[in-house]
Order: sequence, then C-alpha cells, then structure tokens
Amino acid sequence: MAHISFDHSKLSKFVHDNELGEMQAMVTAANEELRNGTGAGSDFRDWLNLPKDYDKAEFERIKQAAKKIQSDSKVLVVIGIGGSYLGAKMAVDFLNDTFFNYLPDDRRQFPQVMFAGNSLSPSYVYDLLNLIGDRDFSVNVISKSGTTTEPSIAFRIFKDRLVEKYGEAGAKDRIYATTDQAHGALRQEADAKGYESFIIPDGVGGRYSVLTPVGLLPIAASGADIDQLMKGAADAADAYTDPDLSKNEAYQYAAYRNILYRKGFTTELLENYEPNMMYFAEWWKQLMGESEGKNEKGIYPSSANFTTDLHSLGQYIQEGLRNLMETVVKVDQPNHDLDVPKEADNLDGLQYLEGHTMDFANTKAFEAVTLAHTDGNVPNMSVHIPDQTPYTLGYLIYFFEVAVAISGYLNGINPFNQPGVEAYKQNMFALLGKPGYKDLGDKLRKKL
Ligand SMILES: O=P(O)(O)OC[C@H]1O[C@](O)(CO)[C@@H](O)[C@@H]1O
Repeated sequence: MAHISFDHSKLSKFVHDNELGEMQAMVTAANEELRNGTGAGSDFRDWLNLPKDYDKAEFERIKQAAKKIQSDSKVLVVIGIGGSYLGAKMAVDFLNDTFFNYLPDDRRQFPQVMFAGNSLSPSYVYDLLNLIGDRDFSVNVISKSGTTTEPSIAFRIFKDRLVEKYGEAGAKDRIYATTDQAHGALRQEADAKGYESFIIPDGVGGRYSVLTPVGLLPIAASGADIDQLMKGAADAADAYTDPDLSKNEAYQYAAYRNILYRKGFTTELLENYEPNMMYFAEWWKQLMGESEGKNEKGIYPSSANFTTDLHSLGQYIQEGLRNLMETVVKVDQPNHDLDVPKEADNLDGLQYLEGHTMDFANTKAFEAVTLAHTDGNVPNMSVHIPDQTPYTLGYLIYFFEVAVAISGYLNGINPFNQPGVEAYKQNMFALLGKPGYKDLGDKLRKKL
C-alpha cells in the first residue's frame, strides 16, 4: 500500500476503460529501458537508487555543516539556478512554517534560507544584501558545471561581502560549495580556497538532484529532518518498481497523461490548495518541462495555486481553449486547522459554516473545483498526500521523478538531457563578450 494515492476516477469521461490496459506493453518497454539502462540518457539514472545508495559519510557531513550554519548564521544564502535551487526552495517552503523566512531573529530557531543567483536582477541582489544587513550569514553556492552565469555573478558579490565582513579566512569558513567532484570552475575554486564542499553525483541531472547535497544542505539548515526525507523516497523507490500498471500508481499517472496528451490535452496544470506548495509546482515544472519538452513535442507544464488562482485563472480553466489537463496535489491533513468562529448575528451570511473548520471549506472547494472542471472538459487527476512531513515529501518527489522518466520514454524522447537550454547560454556568452565567442557575437549584434 503506497503512502500517497493517485486518483484517476474523474477521467472516465475522457479515457475509455480499455485504454489504460492498451498502454501496458509500452509501459513495460519503458520500464525496461529505465531499469536496464537501455533507454536514451541512461548515464543519468542514478537518482533511481539514490534514496538508498548515497554517500553516508557525506550525509553526516551535511548534517554537521547544517548545525554549524545554524549556530553561526542568521541567514543562509543559497546560490544556484534551475535544478541547483528549485528542489531546495520547494522543500524549505513545503516543510516549514508558511512565514518561516519572515519571523524575526528573536523568534526563530533556525536561519532564514534565502535564494540568489536564480536571475540576473541587480535589484534582487541589492535588496537581499540589504535584508541581511550586518547580520551573520553563510553562503551555499551550488553549480554542477560551475560556469553558469547567474550563480557565478551572485557568488562573486556575496563572497565579496563575506570577505569584507569576516576577512579571507573567516569568509572561507562560511562558504559551502556543492559541485562536481572533479570538473568545473567551482570545483577548482573550492579546492584552491579550501571551502567545505559537497559532491553532485555524476549520474544525477540538476532537476533530479534534490535528494543529493544540492537540496539536502539547505533543507537541513532550515531545520527539516533529512533522514525522514530520504526514508520517504526510499520507501517510494520500493513502492514504484512493478511494471504492472494495475499495481503502480506512478506509472498509471505517466500512462494517463500520455493518453490525454495524444487526445490534444497538451498543457498540464499542477495545482495545490496550500500556499507553501507554490514552489513545489515550480520544481515540478522544471522536472517535467526539461525532461519532456524536446523533439518538438511534450506536455507543457504549468501551475495554479488554489483557491487563490480560481479568481484569476479560474475563468480560463473553466471555459478557455480546451487543451488543459490538471493534476492536483491535495494535502489530506493540513499542518494546522482553524474553526470558523461563531457570531451571534449572521450579518455576513456565514452561519451555515459554524461548527466547521477552514480545512473543511478548503476540501469542499477542491471537490467543487474538480467537478466543475471535469464538467468543463478539463481532465482531472489528483495525488493525495496525507500530510506535509519530510517523509511524505520524499515519497512525493520520487513519485514524480519516476513518473516523468517513464513518461519520457513513452513519448520517445530522452528524459535526462536538456540540449535546448544551451541556445540562450551561447547567445548570452557571445553578447557578453566571453572569450571564444567573437564570431557568434558579431553575427548576433547585426541582428539586434
Ligand atoms: O548546476 P548548474 O551547472 O549551474 O546548472 C543549473 C541548471 O542549468 C541547467 O543545466 C539548465 O537549465 C539545469 O539542468 C540545471 O539544473
């Protein structure tokens, strides 16, 4: 029995009874490609066994580093982009108090965890420096390649500030580098300067890296239990191995979205009813989009946060272009619940909700939306999670990782590369005047 459950009961209007069964042969083949390494991109499958097969000594070092950061810093600045930040950001949000980063220092046990290097906005960096002020801080710089422009520039700026505040030696003790074990500029710098460093395993791509030091150090620094996170993922790894579609809900999810995609439902919205899951959707979008969007095909991953966005996107979802499908991640037991207060008069007309809780209203909204969208011809799937614990998050991460790998093979693409991301990078290097890009730079400038 899986710890989380996948509900496809509202798909009967869109998918005939026999269609899932007809996917079985393809799913079996996709499973073999994934498990036996015969599919495209097979060098990047190490995330499959990662929840069990990880470097235990390094894991302990992560916990020690997290303790040091908690003891000597009010702020941890996590520098990275794409898979080198989204996993940590979504997990820190998902696992902590909604206003975790807003609590003042005298009301918090653990440092603020702030992110940088995920844009080129100077205002953002300026504002973050201003937020830190003269408080103690540390930096975790994360980049597999070590050459990504956004985090590289941000790292220079925060490193400068650290050196200014603590001197060269003091700064060195507050920089944690998470990067490739042997290659890249960041590895060279970490070794040359003696930063404490952690390794991004070779066989794990950025978007599958949240359970490596990439995600684990910031998550642990925020005070969350990374043992439980790994345990949840390890149990999910056991739960989602059977190629039999009737027994594997992660594979069912992959198969259903493939069936729907072929019927013209080309955009998938990941939806939630908890504001601190907004970044879960951002993490999921990179996982799905970078894995599947290639060879001029793939489901476009989008998201909506409910009930908030029912009052902005709700109209479109209900009646706009009919190419949408939706997947809701629904928390069955919120971290906290509140009663609807009683009032003697009934001026607001809300008396009928007295005796109920806010979560009752939230869950009824979920049910109402599911039915309305289904009636509006938006195929609806949902993943129910019991709570927002580290164990459940680990489980959920693995559910989506294994599902997208199968989904990619079902759609005939390599789910583990991202060649298209290079196009903008090459142009940007050329326009910035990076050595080696002169000819391309000349060509591009004529087009501007
Ligand atoms: O860790 P790096 O090398 O800085 O790369 C960051 C991100 O850039 C990409 O290569 C492309 O977006 C992602 O796969 C990766 O997560």
